[in-house]
Amino acid sequence: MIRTEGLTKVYESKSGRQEALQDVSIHVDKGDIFGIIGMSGAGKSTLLRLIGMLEQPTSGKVWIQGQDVSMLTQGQQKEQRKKLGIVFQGYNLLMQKTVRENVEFPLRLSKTPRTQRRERAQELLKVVGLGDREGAYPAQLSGGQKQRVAIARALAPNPELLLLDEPTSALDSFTTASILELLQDLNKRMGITIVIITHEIGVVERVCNKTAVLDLSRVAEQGYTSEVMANPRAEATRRLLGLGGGFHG
Ligand SMILES: Nc1ncnc2c1ncn2[C@@H]1O[C@H](COP(=O)(O)OP(=O)(O)OP(=O)(O)O)[C@@H](O)[C@H]1O
Repeated sequence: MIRTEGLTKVYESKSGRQEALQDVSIHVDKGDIFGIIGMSGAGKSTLLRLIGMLEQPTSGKVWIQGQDVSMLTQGQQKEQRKKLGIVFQGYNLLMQKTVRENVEFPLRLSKTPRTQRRERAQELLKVVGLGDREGAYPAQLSGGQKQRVAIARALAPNPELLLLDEPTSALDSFTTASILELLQDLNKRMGITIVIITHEIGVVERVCNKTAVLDLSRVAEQGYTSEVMANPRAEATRRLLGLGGGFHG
């Protein structure tokens, strides 16, 4: 479904050279809930942006459904991007629009007829448990409800792959559990492949069948979550699990 090979991203600026990602190779299969976990600054969001074709790598490759995306023109990348639903940190909702209008938004952009997009938005709001809040504005919602709207909006174009950047970092433990349940349900019922970026070990332990641990821009280890957690080989994983190992840097 997604494969990256030797993915490297270097940012050059006046203040110097920043290697955000170095030689990252991961493999996500169809149907996975794949966790990318690491401390702040490890390179998680950069990896998500490269997979989402929002930025180009300095070197290395990304394949989505067997397609090397670096070989695509900008227009083709745009088409390919429609197969991805991306949920950014901070929800990015349109505050002047209602919940339903927010979910309809990507369908407006793709010129879906009005009745159809309204029906799709209503159906998705039911799926995420907000069927009764379609007329509300984002400011009237809790953090967990905003996250549900952002997920419904990402699902509107019917993507096969959902990428989420820190979907629960701003939420309390009860709301986190309900969002994770929703993601599991979407994965099971709709067969959507999910990639979750997080710094919370509990999130990967709870829902991710596979995990890649990022540390200092590199993959420290990856594999089935149960195996990685039961037998952590990398110091970064041990640290995330609270098993000691100390800080570096
Ligand atoms: N546009 C950019 N220009 C320069 N440096 C950047 C840019 N984006 C990210 N970086 C740097 O690359 C490194 C990785 O950043 P990234 O945001 O991918 O980490 P992260 O693991 O997602 O962190 P966090 O959990 O804090 O969001 C950091 O050192 C960051 O400062």
